[in-house]
Amino acid sequence: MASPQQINNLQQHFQSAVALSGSPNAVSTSPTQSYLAQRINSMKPAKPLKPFSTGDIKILLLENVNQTAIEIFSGQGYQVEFYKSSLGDEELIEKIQEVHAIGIRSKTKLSEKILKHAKNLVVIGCFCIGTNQVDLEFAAKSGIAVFNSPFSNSRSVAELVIAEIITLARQLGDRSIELHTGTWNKVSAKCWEIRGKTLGIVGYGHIGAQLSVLAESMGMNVIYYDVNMIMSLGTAKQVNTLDELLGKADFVTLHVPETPETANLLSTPQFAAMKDGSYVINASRGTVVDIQALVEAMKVGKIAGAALDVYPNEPAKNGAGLFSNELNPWISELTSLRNVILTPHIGGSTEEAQSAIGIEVASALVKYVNEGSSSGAVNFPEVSLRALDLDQNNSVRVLYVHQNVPGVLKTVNNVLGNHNIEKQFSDSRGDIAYLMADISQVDSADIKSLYEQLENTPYKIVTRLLY
Ligand SMILES: NC(=O)c1ccc[n+]([C@@H]2O[C@H](COP(=O)([O-])OP(=O)(O)OC[C@H]3O[C@@H](n4cnc5c(N)ncnc54)[C@H](O)[C@@H]3O)[C@@H](O)[C@H]2O)c1
Ligand SMILES: O=C(O)[C@H](O)COP(=O)(O)O
Repeated sequence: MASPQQINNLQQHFQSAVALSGSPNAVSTSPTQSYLAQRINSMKPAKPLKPFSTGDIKILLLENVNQTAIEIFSGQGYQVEFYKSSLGDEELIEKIQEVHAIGIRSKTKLSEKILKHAKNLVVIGCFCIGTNQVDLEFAAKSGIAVFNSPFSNSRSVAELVIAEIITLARQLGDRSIELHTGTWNKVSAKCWEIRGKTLGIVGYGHIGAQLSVLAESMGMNVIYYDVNMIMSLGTAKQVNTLDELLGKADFVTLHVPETPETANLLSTPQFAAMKDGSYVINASRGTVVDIQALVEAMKVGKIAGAALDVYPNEPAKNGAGLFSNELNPWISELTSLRNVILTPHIGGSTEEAQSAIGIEVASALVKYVNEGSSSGAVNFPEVSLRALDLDQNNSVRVLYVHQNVPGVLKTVNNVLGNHNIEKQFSDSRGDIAYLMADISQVDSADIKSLYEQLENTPYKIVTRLLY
């Protein structure tokens, strides 16, 4: 049976979880008796920085996010709703209104149109590298932190590209299709070793650099183009312009993010600048290559082969007939060409990558929800303080996201100054700023008023109290 102190703690925990919703009215909501009884029966001793009832946290996981993540969230007691595919806009809007956290991969578009319905959302986890599918600025302005996994699938992508370089050079795709359909076609014409050939890497970041090392170990010469000056690995050489790379490379492979600058980075003029009989590989984003222009360059024999893993309009789930002509008008011409490898966005789809991403992103989300730490966030100032023992000295951790304008900290510290401020840290990024403060000597009766005072400060975006 729970002691009165435990019941008191539980009520505080419940309020704190409600305070997470960001709604000032919600703080005064009292828990139902049945809810209390249920929670008390399952209550475990409070751990530091597990201040609210984690059982109240709802997380929506889409796109078959790895089991490792589900285990981490379930281990925290969060309510996990899991889907293998992404959701249509209508269903997504309905579900996102409820949840405190959402986990997605590259398909789910979290645009302003969707995010403006996310009234309780505090954090988004992209269980992948790319974050172009999320309106990062709108999320930040709404006080929603976004995390990703910056490199857990880099090796998987680099290995896929190595496989594709050899597959294209030896026309393996065509030979395999021929034999599957009963034709023995033993040829050596226009089949090459990759030793001594030049690989041109566009975008020398995590994936590009990893690929550089692998390609060089197989005897390729590596050149790369990047908008930034980047230290080369091995004997790879950075070139000054994309055109220079295109004129020298036998294989051109793209590893840049989706940005306005990378849209159609390879189009008609760039294919014309490439060596005759060279090859193109795109495992970055579908918008980076003008596929119709690629088709034309292949039809005239300028480009001898291509491997595409990503497309401008990708289906939201697995199945036949989803990769339609309507969305991808070049598809029938592309599939009729020889030496074209088409894969369904599987660059990062290995057991190793997915389980590592699951652990990495889920851990970041838990740290943000439970402790407020935004280390590693892609759209937020990175703020973190060492763990706080909430059971000591009536401590409260204040998490306060606000517009980055002069005078806010003065106002906030006027409120916090009524208590003992043990430590605080604040940082800004663009238009938003994030303050974390640990205060002690806070009477539990004062917590509601503390929350309301912070909520009523001008320029506030989101207030959370952990206690
Ligand atoms: N196919 C897949 O499954 C898969 C898996 C992982 C990542 N990706 C895609 O690959 C991209 C690259 O991943 P990464 O981890 O190497 O990213 P990264 O951020 O480590 O590296 C990207 C590099 O591109 C450079 N760059 C940016 N704009 C450029 C431009 N206009 N021209 C030349 N260089 C430019 C950057 O300076 C950076 O060095 C991701 O953004 C993601 O979209 C796809
Ligand atoms: O951005 C990424 O990491 C890749 O594009 C992989 O995306 P996925 O997790 O949706 O396969």
